[in-house]
Amino acid sequence: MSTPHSLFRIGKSLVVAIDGPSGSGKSSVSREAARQLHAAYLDTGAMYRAVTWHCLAEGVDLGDGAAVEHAARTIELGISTKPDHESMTVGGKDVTDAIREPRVSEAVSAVATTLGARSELIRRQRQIIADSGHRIVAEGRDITTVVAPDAEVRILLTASEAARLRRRGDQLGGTQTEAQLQAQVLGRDTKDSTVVNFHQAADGVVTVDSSELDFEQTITAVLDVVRTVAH
Ligand SMILES: Nc1ncnc2c1ncn2[C@@H]1O[C@H](COP(=O)(O)OP(=O)(O)O)[C@@H](O)[C@H]1O
Ligand SMILES: Nc1ccn([C@H]2C[C@H](O)[C@@H](COP(=O)(O)OP(=O)(O)O)O2)c(=O)n1
Repeated sequence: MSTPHSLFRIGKSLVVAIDGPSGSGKSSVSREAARQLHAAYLDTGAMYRAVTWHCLAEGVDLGDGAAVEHAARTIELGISTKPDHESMTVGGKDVTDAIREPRVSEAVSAVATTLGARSELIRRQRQIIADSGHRIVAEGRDITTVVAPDAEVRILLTASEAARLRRRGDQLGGTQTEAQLQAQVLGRDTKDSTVVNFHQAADGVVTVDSSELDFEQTITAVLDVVRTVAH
């Protein structure tokens, strides 16, 4: 029987693409939405971070586009798509926590702005979406526009600069100065914006502004869009 909630049925194909700037809530909101939708979850930013971690560990010059592209093409990346199990490996080494360190956050835009590395990661991301049986919530900066423009649901998750800085500061346990947070959140977005637009919604993409919403309200808003947009 078809019910208003039939989209939540396990196994039905449903790709939900979510983009937005740093600290808007993409990862945490997408992970919880995936749980509630019984879908896989893909954090594409973790893949850019993993390539960055590898380059820092191996002394690959992040200013050398060919070397960064070569790294992206050749490293073995293992990413969990289970919403309840966060895991990232590079060449079998567990880097789940290491890729979140500020030194990676500060360097990751060099990988994100290397077009050859992007095309390789986009290829891998499309494969992961296919491997999920097209039942996945995938989030990043270019999922609604480049990686999965044909997704059933496409959302731009935004929040004011003040909210994003406050959330990232709280998330990092108050360890970062205001200047460090500005560099990690706003400075990084400025650099990343040179290769991909995640500030304005493309045609057909629904904007959810979480500035005045708490976490639960944001989940509700996202799932309401899923119910409304997907058929
Ligand atoms: N609507 C919200 N209200 C308050 N805090 C939120 C909200 N959405 C996310 N957060 C918190 O903000 C922090 C940053 O969220 P995160 O999902 O890492 O953002 P992004 O992936 O966009 O960088 C996390 O600690 C998260 O729990
Ligand atoms: N689809 C994507 C995902 C992330 N990126 C880039 C942009 C970011 O600087 C880095 C890290 O992304 P991540 O989502 O982990 O960053 P935040 O948690 O939002 O701060 O990767 C991208 O260019 N395209």
